[in-house]
Amino acid sequence: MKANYQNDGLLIVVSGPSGVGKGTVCAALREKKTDLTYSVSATTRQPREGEEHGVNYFFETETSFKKMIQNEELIEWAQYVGNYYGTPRRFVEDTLRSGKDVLLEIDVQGAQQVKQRFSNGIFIFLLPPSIDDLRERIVGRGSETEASIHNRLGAATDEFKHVQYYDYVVINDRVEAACERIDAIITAEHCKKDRIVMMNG
Ligand SMILES: Nc1nc2c(ncn2[C@@H]2O[C@H](COP(=O)(O)OP(=O)(O)O)[C@@H](O)[C@H]2O)c(=O)[nH]1
Ligand SMILES: Nc1ncnc2c1ncn2[C@@H]1O[C@H](COP(=O)(O)OP(=O)(O)O)[C@@H](O)[C@H]1O
Repeated sequence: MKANYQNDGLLIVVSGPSGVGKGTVCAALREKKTDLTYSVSATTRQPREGEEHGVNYFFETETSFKKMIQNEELIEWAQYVGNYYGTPRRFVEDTLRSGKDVLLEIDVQGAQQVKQRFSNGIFIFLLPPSIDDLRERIVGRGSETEASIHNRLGAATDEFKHVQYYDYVVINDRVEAACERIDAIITAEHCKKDRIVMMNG
């Protein structure tokens, strides 16, 4: 799909290492900006306590996930710490075409694939104030085993190198501040788009 015909919504991609606060910041952003449509990802990982199918994720078996890949039902997919994650294509494309902005909260491998297909997307890299803060957040969340914490921190070191491919870096020092920065980016990008629409007459 060629993104950003003049009336299309903006595709906003928030990425960054596990535990940086993507879920927390995006939840605050969605509350603040109710006009933003969140894309629910598919995954093969087990649901955590309180997570619901179709709300947090579409929880799939490995077989059904692989079928989605084969049928090209995913814009992008990645394997992350032993599980598959992917973005359903139809929902994102239909929502953008209807003029609404779509928010993707995905890992850096997925963001890279989206960038190749949606060059006009807005790519935001969320950074922790420090690596110690990142470790504290992953441990503090209490959802991971010792091995999973180790793997996530190992993956983060590689993920930081991807910053160069992003349009913006946002430091998640305080949730509210990070949320305001992303809100400001979206506002600025809309102004940029309005300028293009005006110039094209
Ligand atoms: N590529 C890709 N990554 C995703 C998708 N959905 C979630 N992720 C990322 O997969 C990683 C692991 O997610 P999850 O198991 O929910 O753990 P958490 O984000 O660390 O709480 C995180 O970096 C998510 O942002 C998706 O659709 N595609
Ligand atoms: N700005 C912040 N300051 C302190 N703790 C935070 C902040 N943002 C998120 N957290 C905490 O860090 C942990 C990881 O956040 P989460 O949103 O699950 O990260 P991600 O989705 O990137 O894996 C959670 O316990 C969350 O409450």
